[in-house]
This record gives sequence, structure tokens and C-alpha cells, in this order.
Amino acid sequence: MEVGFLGLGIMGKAMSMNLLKNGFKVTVWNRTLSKCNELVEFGASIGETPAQVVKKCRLTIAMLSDPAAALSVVFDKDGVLEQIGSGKGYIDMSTVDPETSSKISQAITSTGGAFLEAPVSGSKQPAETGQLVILAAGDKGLYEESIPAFDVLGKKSFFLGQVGNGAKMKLVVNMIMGSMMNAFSEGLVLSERSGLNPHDLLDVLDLGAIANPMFRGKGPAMLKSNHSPAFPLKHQQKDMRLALALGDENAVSMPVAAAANESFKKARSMGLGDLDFSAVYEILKMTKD
Ligand SMILES: NC(=O)C1=CN([C@@H]2O[C@H](COP(=O)(O)OP(=O)(O)OC[C@H]3O[C@@H](n4cnc5c(N)ncnc54)[C@H](OP(=O)(O)O)[C@@H]3O)[C@@H](O)[C@H]2O)C=CC1
Ligand SMILES: O=CC(=O)O
Repeated sequence: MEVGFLGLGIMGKAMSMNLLKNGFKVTVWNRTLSKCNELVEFGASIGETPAQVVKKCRLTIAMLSDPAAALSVVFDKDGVLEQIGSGKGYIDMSTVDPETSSKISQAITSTGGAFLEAPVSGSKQPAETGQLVILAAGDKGLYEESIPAFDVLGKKSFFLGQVGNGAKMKLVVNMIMGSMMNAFSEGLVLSERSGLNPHDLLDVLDLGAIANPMFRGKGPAMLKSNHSPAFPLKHQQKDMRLALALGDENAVSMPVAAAANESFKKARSMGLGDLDFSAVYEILKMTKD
């Protein structure tokens, strides 16, 4: 099966590599084209523009940073829209808001092309090992056609109905995750400041009802101030912002998420945006009497 892949950041590189290792022919494009070279060593072809990739491939996947990037790759010169049409499918796996996804869907479907949004839950390591959770919505036929690729990329795929539902589900999940990371960071700081050993806190948490892979996986590195990026903090803050907008639209009060967003914004303003989202711990640690 031949697929196009647009966007070779932390996630896109791991996902396209996985497709190559599992026998897919992959044509890649990235805004910074030099990032394609590593994939070529594993058998990928390069497309010079998004339009060239779509022209060559029946299915094209995108994994881009945010709504502005997702829109630019579709609507700008040499973009997806120039070559998409009947018989071709476009799958956007970036985390964006439902409005962005709907705008892209309308443009693609008006040409006769098929569109699926399919954001993912799971970070760098699940992307490398094909253990993502795929939250798809949109064209059911394209979803079914994409299952062989989704089976390589993920451990489970959900089809959630109309375009927008995948984006909403992803934003709800990441809103919860961002709030949890703040509560966890506050707990680590409180344990240290009150004279406890925070490593003991990690052990206690891991044996109780709120044990989870995020605390287990990130806790020890956080205590060493190691925030090597798996999920960049700037993307987590983008997701909090988009989730809060979804809350506004639906008149849902979310004071916990709003407070977490403020912490992520503060961390960004201090230059921590490219670190892992666990770096929010550093700004909570700085707060003194
Ligand atoms: N990392 C993670 O753990 C997870 C991330 N996600 C989501 O997946 C998406 C990608 O995340 P991740 O790989 O971590 O992000 P990265 O920041 O590592 O990569 C972002 C990608 O978007 C491209 N890009 C940015 N702006 C533009 C633009 N204006 N035009 C074209 N391309 C652009 C970048 O190109 P260039 O190389 O040229 O900068 C790069 O390929 C995000 O929506 C994120 O929220 C979802 C689940 C987990
Ligand atoms: O979006 C990030 C994730 O870990 O999922």
C-alpha cells in the first residue's frame, strides 16, 4: 500500500518510520525538507511539496503542529487542495479544533476527495511502537480503507462519527492530561517542601487508585529535571487553549483546566515550550513564599 506522509516532527517521523518498517511504500514531505533524508535511508521517497505527495498517493496522512500548520498545508500554494480529488483520501492526524477540521473537510470533499480526521492519543514511544489510540471521524469508507495503516500505527482505532468528534475527543482527553500533570507537579513540589522524599511519593502513588503510566513514566525523570521532549509543552498548551474554547462554546465551567492552562502559558513565556510538558513542574518549583 502506498501512502503519503506530511509532517516529520516527533510524531510524524516515528509514524512514517513504522509504516516503512511494516512494508508500506511511503512518500514524505516536511516543511524543513532536510528532515526527510533520514526516512529515505529506510526506503521513503520524497515529495517536494504537499501537492506533489497527494498527486502521487491515493492516501495522504498529515501530522502537523497546530491549526495554522494544518490549514497552511492544505490551502496554501502547492498545498493538498491543488491535487486532491475524486479517488483520493486525506487523513489529518494532527491535534486541532473541530472548526479547523471541518474547514479542511469541506474543502477536500468539495473537490470529490474523501476526508478523515484521526488525532491520536499516545506520545513519542507509542508512536514508535505502533501503540497509539486513533480517534477517527469523517468518511467511513476512508476509515475502512485506512485500517491496514491504522493497525500498524495504533493498538486501537475508534470511529466516532461526523467530522469534529475526533478533534473533540482528543481535546477532552488532553485537557484531562494537562490538568493531571499540573496536579502531579504540585504534589511533587509539596512533598519535597514539606520534608518528604518525593521518590517515596512516586512509590505510594504507583500502588494506589490513581496509579497511571504518565506518573510512572515521567515522575523519575521530572525529579532529575529531565524534560527531554516527547510531547512538547507548547503543544499541550495549544490543546488546553482549544479545549477551553470548546468549554466556552458549550458553557462548561472548567476552572481546573483554566488554572492548568495558566501554568503552561507561564512555562511557555519562560522559554520552556520546546521541552516536554512535564517542564511545567519547573515553574511550580520556582514558586516560593
Ligand atoms: N508529541 C506527542 O506526544 C503528541 C503530539 N500530538 C499532536 O501531533 C501533532 C504533531 O506533534 P509533534 O510531532 O510532537 O510536533 P513537532 O513540533 O515535533 O512537529 C511539528 C510538525 O509540524 C510542522 N509544521 C509546523 N508548522 C508548520 C507550517 N506552518 N507549515 C507546515 N508544517 C509545519 C513541522 O515542520 P518543521 O520540521 O519544518 O518545523 C513538523 O513537521 C501536534 O498536533 C500534537 O499536538 C498528538 C499526540 C502525541
Ligand atoms: O497528545 C499527547 C498525548 O500524549 O496523547
